[in-house]
Amino acid sequence: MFNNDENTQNLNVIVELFGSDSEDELERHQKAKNQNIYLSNIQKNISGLNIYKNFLDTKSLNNINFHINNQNWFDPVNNINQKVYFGDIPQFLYENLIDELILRNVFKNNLHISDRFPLFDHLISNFYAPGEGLTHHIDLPHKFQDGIVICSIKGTCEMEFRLKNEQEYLQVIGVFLEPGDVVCLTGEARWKWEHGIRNKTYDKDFGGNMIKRTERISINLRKLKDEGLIGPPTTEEDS
Ligand SMILES: O=C(O)CCC(=O)C(=O)O
Ligand SMILES: [Fe+2]
Repeated sequence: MFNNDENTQNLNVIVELFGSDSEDELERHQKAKNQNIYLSNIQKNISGLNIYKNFLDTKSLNNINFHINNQNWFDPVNNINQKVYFGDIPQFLYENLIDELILRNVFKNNLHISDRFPLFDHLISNFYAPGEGLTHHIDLPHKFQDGIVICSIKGTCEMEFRLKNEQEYLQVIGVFLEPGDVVCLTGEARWKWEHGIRNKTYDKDFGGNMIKRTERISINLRKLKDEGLIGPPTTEEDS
């Protein structure tokens, strides 16, 4: 039998070795708080931007990755790093992402978006090799309606949002994205702000840690304008 002092000492050793639940809890709580502050600052600055952290759970992410692999969407060795669908979007994406977007009504502040049917009829999925980025752009205004979703399926990156006038960039804001995060673009975030990903091998997360990039996959959902399929002639490649 230990006496009380010995008991306390032993407990302290165990806590030092393994950490206590309440410390973990405290750390998790603090991390979530920092993350919320980080996100609300960004969203305050970019009107129409809505970020849902960890929107998808591991099960949905695994399901989506499984189907993407199974259907061989990407073949980076042969430069096949994009998959596009017009009209019908694959069922597994309804089951693991789109139904949830509808259920949680991610466009609830925009009835003209949330009431439309189907919510999306255009899908681009991108594959990025580690370090690879995406040129800053505004999704083609003559082609796609308001209300765009970018969902990170695999890998992390910092997505940059830029607002510019004729001469200069007025604001540049980075958002660290992880698998399961959903970014909704409406209004100014969709029509006025560019988004893009720099070519780089590390990104800063919301806690200031440098995170090494691995392969990344994203799903991008949009709704074509009626005239979007014809549209004015453009020399730009559709992004
Ligand atoms: O891949 C991403 O995360 C964003 C892609 C994008 O912005 C686009 O395809 O228009
Ligand atoms: Fe885009």
